[in-house]
Formats: sequence, structure tokens, C-alpha cells
Amino acid sequence: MSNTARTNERGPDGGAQVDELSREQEYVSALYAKVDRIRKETSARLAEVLRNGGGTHQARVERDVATAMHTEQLAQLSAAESGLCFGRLDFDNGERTYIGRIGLFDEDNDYEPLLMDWRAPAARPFYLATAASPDGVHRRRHIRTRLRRVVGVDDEVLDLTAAERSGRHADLTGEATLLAALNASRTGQMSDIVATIQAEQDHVIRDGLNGVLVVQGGPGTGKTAVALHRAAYLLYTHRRRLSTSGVLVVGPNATFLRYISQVLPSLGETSVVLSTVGDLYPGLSATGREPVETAELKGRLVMADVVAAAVRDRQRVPNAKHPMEIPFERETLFLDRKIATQARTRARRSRQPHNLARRVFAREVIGALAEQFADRLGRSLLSGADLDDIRAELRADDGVRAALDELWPVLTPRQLLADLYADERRLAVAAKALTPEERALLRREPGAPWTPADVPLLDEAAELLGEDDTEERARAERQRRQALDYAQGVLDILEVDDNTDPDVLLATDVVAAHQLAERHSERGYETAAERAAADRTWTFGHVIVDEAQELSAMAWRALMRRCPSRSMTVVGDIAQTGDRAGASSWAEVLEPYVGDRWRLAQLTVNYRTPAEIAGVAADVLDAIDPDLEPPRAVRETGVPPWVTGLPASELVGGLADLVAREVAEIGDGRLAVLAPPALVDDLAGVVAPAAPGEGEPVDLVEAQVVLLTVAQAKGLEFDSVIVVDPQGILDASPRGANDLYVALTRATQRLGVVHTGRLPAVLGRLAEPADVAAS
Ligand SMILES: Nc1ncnc2c1ncn2[C@@H]1O[C@H](COP(=O)(O)OP(=O)(O)OP(=O)(O)O)[C@@H](O)[C@H]1O
Repeated sequence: MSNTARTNERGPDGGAQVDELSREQEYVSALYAKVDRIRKETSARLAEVLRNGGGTHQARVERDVATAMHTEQLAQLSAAESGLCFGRLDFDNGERTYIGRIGLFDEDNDYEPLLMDWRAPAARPFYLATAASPDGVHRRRHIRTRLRRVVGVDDEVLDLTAAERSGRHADLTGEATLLAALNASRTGQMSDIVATIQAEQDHVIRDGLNGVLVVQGGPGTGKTAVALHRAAYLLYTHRRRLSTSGVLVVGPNATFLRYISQVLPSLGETSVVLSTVGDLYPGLSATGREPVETAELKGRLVMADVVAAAVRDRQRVPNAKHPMEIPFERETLFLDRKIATQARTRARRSRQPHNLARRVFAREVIGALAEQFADRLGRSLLSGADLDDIRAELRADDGVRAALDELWPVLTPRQLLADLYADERRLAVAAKALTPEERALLRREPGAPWTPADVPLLDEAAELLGEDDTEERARAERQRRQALDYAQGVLDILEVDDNTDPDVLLATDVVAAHQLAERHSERGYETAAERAAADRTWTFGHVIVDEAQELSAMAWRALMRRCPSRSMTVVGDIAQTGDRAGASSWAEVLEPYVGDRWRLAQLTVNYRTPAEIAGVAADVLDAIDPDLEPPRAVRETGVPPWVTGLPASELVGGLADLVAREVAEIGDGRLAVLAPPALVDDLAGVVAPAAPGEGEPVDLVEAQVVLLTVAQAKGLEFDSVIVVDPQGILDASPRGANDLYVALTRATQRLGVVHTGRLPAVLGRLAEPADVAAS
């Protein structure tokens, strides 16, 4: 460990430290004064812009550029209010750099940096410099502030003597500040870690934009935190490319998304789309429930073939013995199997999606019927123009249309799937590869609500069906090009000069021609993020998948469509896979899309669970797979986890007492009771169950005590956790051991286990001392 001198108001060496604090206070106050000034000027400019209504089209466009730029800047300034400056680097050559949430410059002194944005390359030694490899840094200082007041500084002097003194945590940067952050009570919302990012995390955050990066790490290694900071870093570093296409962060459920929702705004980034896979299909609310076996089946890759076969099954031909009879102008035309089969072959060969290929099918059928009709009339009497007329009349004929609708109907994804689930015959044809029992799992009455596992199937169907919007698209494209040319012209006028400092915001940093043009399209003033969220076919510049081990093979297919560039960050822990359709190997998951062209980063340090709890979890990990290495816990609390056995009949009453005891222990902190799904109803009298309604997110900020299943608790953390009926959790699913591992690793301070039958052997280490502790 480097030589850490902690300095604060109560520090032992009195005067000198108070001096340090007041010197830093002076600097920090000057930074805030500057922020206030910029804010005031920006607000005034914004007010001015908004006051000037009306004007020419060009004036309106210019006004919108300015509005976007000022609004964005104000949002960044407000985000930086808390913890504006959190670090300082003193270099061997006497230079000094302050590190903070945003970059600030001194206009009166040749734009000298006053505060370096944490994402800038020059800030990197703050996270990476060590005593052994100081990178010219002599001292690293963490500055702790409360509101605008400096309340402490933690110094690390990076010299070789310090390196020789290295202790247990030689690889931690800013250990004192880090431990203070880790020991703080949880609020129910994740906070950013910008002041205490550790070296192995920094490497992941700043990894290149292109290709697929997999971040594998055990519970509490900061995967989610790192993924979100990476989003902020990528947007800062590749703003031009990403602000127009957007960044998507995918999480496992609405509660988790709410839990992480404040991190990016606190880093000044508001343009990231947070979504579950289920929400990626706009306009659909997938709130239905179904047996886990059904969800698992729907997640299998074979379902892509089932959906494709279901589409093919809707491309029909008449029975060989019974051609379709179509009355047309006092004649009866025959649409027989041969005509339809030939038309179907041509339509399929067009390789267009079903709804678009229908035009080919219709053209072929109408062509054949026109020939038939011409033969009846006497072909030699008809000119080419007469044949054209006949075809046009056939196209408009209700009987012909009805026949086409029967043989090759226009379909929506919902119609296709609902019809498939509702009809045993259709299922038997489309799902030949499934057993009758599996097909029975898919059966569902029409009108039943859609489930999350249906969403990737609907997405698959949408791809195969397509939408016949050729004309609409051509019109939109013409409009878009006109608007784009116009917007580029406006931006060219507003651009200042190429030598401006890269950290100074220019109009084009905030709004690209593409965005500006779209702000002026008929779609109104939606941001790229808003439009992306509303458009199923939107492709993102970068996709981050958190808790990625939970995604089914079908969900991966849907997600990959949103990211054809394969610029992705995949974050997860194979040992925590709970979903039956989830992953057991990253290679397996990624192979169909990128082969072996992906890179792996591992996070190895556990920042969440103290060593006392991590030890219990490590036993479960060992039972899952002895080759898996548990992450190393950075801290100890001295509080051993407790265990209590209760007769099943006394569980509810006994648990109420234990909850009350834990609440008293954690003060303002949060407590979660984690139970197998089968027990949730019984325990609802002790703790109100978490989910207020189907699919609704749990409000972890409001609720100090929550009752959750393990699946609901995935990715979350609490000061104290009571795991109820561990055997029930083990038995509830084939991946029960993974679930128990997840449950045991949610606590930041305290863990209790309440069992009704025998304590599972895998928790053996809890037995003796903890029973005493609980009694
Ligand atoms: N460098 C850091 N500085 C301060 N806190 C950190 C740091 N890294 C991680 N943490 C904290 O550790 C906790 C766990 O982080 P996070 O939830 O990102 O872990 P995870 O790997 O995603 O866990 P899980 O696999 O259980 O979902 C969070 O409270 C996070 O803020």
C-alpha cells in the first residue's frame, strides 16, 4: 500500500491539516464560483434564445441548435454540483492537476485547465498510478466534499519506500476514500464511483469502442458500476459517433433499471436508453406470466426455426383436387395448386420478408389468372394493353383479393404468434422438432397477455414478416435528405474554428447535423434516445448488456439485431445464472454472432460483501463449480453472519422478530428478506411483498424493508439481507445453487439465514458460532 496520510478536521496533526483543508476549500470554492458564473451566463443565453420567437425557418433552426446546446450544458453543470472536484495529482515536476466530474478552463489564462474531466486521458494517472509505477505522480489526493464544503483529504505519496511497505491492499487506489464509500449505508439507488474507480475497473471502462468486450466478474466486483461508467466514458470520447446512434443499456428487470437510473445522470449523461429485453418491442407490455419451463423453451434457439416454419405455414396452396374458384366477369377462373405453387416458389426465392414477398406472389397469381382469362376470350384478339387492363382489373377484384388473403395473408407478428399458440395443427406443423409435451407447453388461448419470453419471438416474427412501407420510406428518405443538407449548412455557419480546445463545447459536439435535421422533421423534438426507444428497428452505436448471463439464446438474437456493428459490452457472471434459459458459457453465447472474436476482461475484487459473508458464499460457489475462483473481499466488518432454525409453523412470527431486530441494527439502511417464490405469499404479512403489481418496479428508495425473490434481487444490494429457507431456494430450480449464491451476496454489512428444515450442508460453516449469535 502506498503511504496514505489521512487528513481531516479531526485529524491528529492539527494546524497543518486544517491549513490543507482551507487551501483546498479555497480552490474548490473558486471552481464552484466558476460553475455558477457559467450557469448564469448559459441560463441568460438560453432565456434570450427562448424569448426570440418566430422568424424565418433558418432563424428557428439556429434557435434550436442554441437551445439544445445550452440545455445540455446546464444539465451537465447541475450533474456536476455534487462532488464537482474529488481529486488532485501532484507531479514530480511540480505541476498539479485537479480531477473532477467536468472539465473547467481558465479563459483568461490561455484556457489552462482548472479542473480535468475524469474521462480525459490526462486524468488517468488518478486511477492507475501506483507507488511501483507512479507515472510521474508524486502524490495522489482524494478530496472529500459535502455539498460545497471540503471535509477531508486523503493523500497517497507514491514513492518506492511506500511500495516496499505495501500491505494487503497494494493494488487499491485511495483506500481510505474507497472504504468510506463502501461502508456507507445504501439509499436504494446506486451511486457513481467516479472518485474511487480502481485500476482493473479503469481498464474496462476505457477499453476501445469496437468489437465485443465481455466483463466477467463475481458478485460485487463492480460490473454494473463499471458498465455505466463505461457508457459515460464512451459518450465523452466518441460523442460524435454515439450521440446520433445512441447507447443502449439492457438490464434484467424494471426494478434493477430503476436502481441504476441515477448513475448516468449524475455523470452528466442523459442520452442513454435503459431497457429490459422485454421493453425493446415498442408498444407491447409483456406483463404475462407463464411456467418457467415454457419461458425456457421459448428462449431456445430452435424457436427461430419454429417461427420461420410458422411463417412458411401461412404461405399456402390449394388442395390438388379442389382448385379455388374465382368468379370474374361471367367466367370462373381456377386458381389451382400448380399456379399457386409456382407463385409461392417465386415469392420465396425473392428472399423478401413475407409481407413484402406477397407482392411477388400476387403478381404471379394474377399473371397466371390473366393468361387463363385471355385464353377463354381468345388470346389472338387481345393486345398487350388489353392484358395489362385485365391484370389491373384482377388486382382490384374482391374475389382475387380474398383468394390471395387466404393463400398468403398479410400478417402482424402478434397475429402470427397468437394463431400459432392457439392452434394445435399449426404447432404440429411449425414445431416438428419439439416433442408433443413441449408443444403443449406453447399452447395458449388467444387474447392471453404477452410474456417477456414472447418478446424475442415477436421480434423474430417481425423480421420475417416485414412491413410493406416502401412508399412511406421513400417519402421519409427524401424529406430527411433535404433536412440534413439544410442542417449541415446551419452547423457550418455556427462552427467556430478547428483549433478550438477539444474540451470546449461546440455546437457540433452537442448536436450533429443528423440530430438537428431530425429535430426539424415532423417527428418533433425527440432525442435520439427517445426515438430509439420507440423504434423496433433502431440500431444503436453501442450496446451494454448487464446481468448478461440471464439472457436466453432468442433474446441474444433480438439484441444483436439492435447492434449490427457488434460494438458491445457484455457484463455478467456465469456462476450467477438463475434463468433456466440463461447462459453457461460466454463462448457459447457469442459464437453464432462473432465467432471467437471477442475479448475478455475479469474483475477480481469484491467491493460489496465483507469477508465474513463472502466466505459463506464461497462455499456455495465451490459447490457450483470447484474451478470457479471467488472474488477477493476488500473489507471486513467483524460481524459474523447469523443463522436461526425455526419450525415451519413458527416461521412467520419468528421472522417478524428477526426483521425488527435487523432494522434496529441498520438504522437508516435497507433490509431485504429473500425467499423462495413459494413462500412469498406466506411472508407477505411480515413484510409487504415487493412487487406492487405485475411487472411494476419496486421502489427501493421508499421501502426500507423489502421482500423479494432471488430473481427480483438480482443485481441489487442491501445493508442487511435475511435469506429465508435456503433449502427451498436450492430446490426451487435446477439452478438453485446459483440462486442461493446470488442471495448470499446481496449484503453490504449483515447477513442472516433462517431455515425451517435442516440447514443445507453447503451452509455448514454458519452452523455453530452463528446459532449462538442468534439465540
Ligand atoms: N471502485 C469502487 N468504488 C466504490 N464503490 C464501488 C467500486 N466498485 C464497486 N463499488 C460498489 O460495490 C457495489 C457492487 O457493485 P456492482 O453492483 O456494480 O457489482 P456487480 O459486479 O454488478 O454485482 P452483481 O454481480 O452482484 O450484480 C456497489 O455498491 C458499487 O457502488
